[in-house]
Amino acid sequence: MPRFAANLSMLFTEVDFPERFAMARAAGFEGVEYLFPYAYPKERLGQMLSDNQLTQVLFNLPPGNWDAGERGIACLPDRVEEFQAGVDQAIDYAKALGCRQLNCLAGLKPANVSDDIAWQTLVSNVAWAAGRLADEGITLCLEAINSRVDMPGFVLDTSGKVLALIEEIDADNVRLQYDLYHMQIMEGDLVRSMECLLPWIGHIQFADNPGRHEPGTGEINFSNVFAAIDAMGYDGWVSAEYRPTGATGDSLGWFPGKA
Ligand SMILES: O=C(O)C(=O)[C@@H](O)CO
Ligand SMILES: [Mg+2]
Repeated sequence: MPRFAANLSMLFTEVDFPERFAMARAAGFEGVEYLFPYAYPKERLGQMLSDNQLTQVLFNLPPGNWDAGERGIACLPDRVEEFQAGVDQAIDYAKALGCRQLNCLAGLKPANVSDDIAWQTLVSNVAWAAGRLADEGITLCLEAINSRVDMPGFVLDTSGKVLALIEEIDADNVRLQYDLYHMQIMEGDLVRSMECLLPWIGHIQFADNPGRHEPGTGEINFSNVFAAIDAMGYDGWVSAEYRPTGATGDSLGWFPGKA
């Protein structure tokens, strides 16, 4: 089976964030990810990881003002300085936590910015970030997020757009973050798509659709999809990024490592 990780921004939310590490470990996970580490000192997060023998799989670059609705600033021409400072902050945390992958949220395109300017800004920011991360041996992931349900206006909403960006940047450490939930909404044909995209996929996440809940609550045949991910030779992490319909422990029927 794939190497499964738990997304602590969505799983185990029945307890406060610091307690979720131990809950994940007790459930049988060896890797965790979450949206952002920046509200906590890196030393404290490092301690929670080591206390629970967990690997930090991934987190996101600073997204701008998340609470105000921003979903990344990489495509915003007037925020380049802030973007670059965010990359440096993320690298600082990643090095302290032993995290080898960071996700760059492309952002929502403002109405007063043209498609072309947003794209050129994204290309130049991602190229700059890739260079900084390469110096540290860190991979930069770019997630395609659905613009039909969850994030209208998100600039990178298809795997094709992410691949076009990866091609334009042409750096070995830039990879596609393939989230089965978003891709089921935007593209479908999940197994065949992953087989085609495999050389560019750096990270996989999942939730069922519709609802973004645990496997078995929607239309995706997860036992077949997980078997196919194994069969195609993907050896990265596969992170559970869903909202459990009840207690997290009761949502883990799909997880072979379940304690
Ligand atoms: O929403 C998702 O999907 C994610 O992976 C988050 O990291 C936010 O982009
Ligand atoms: Mg995701």
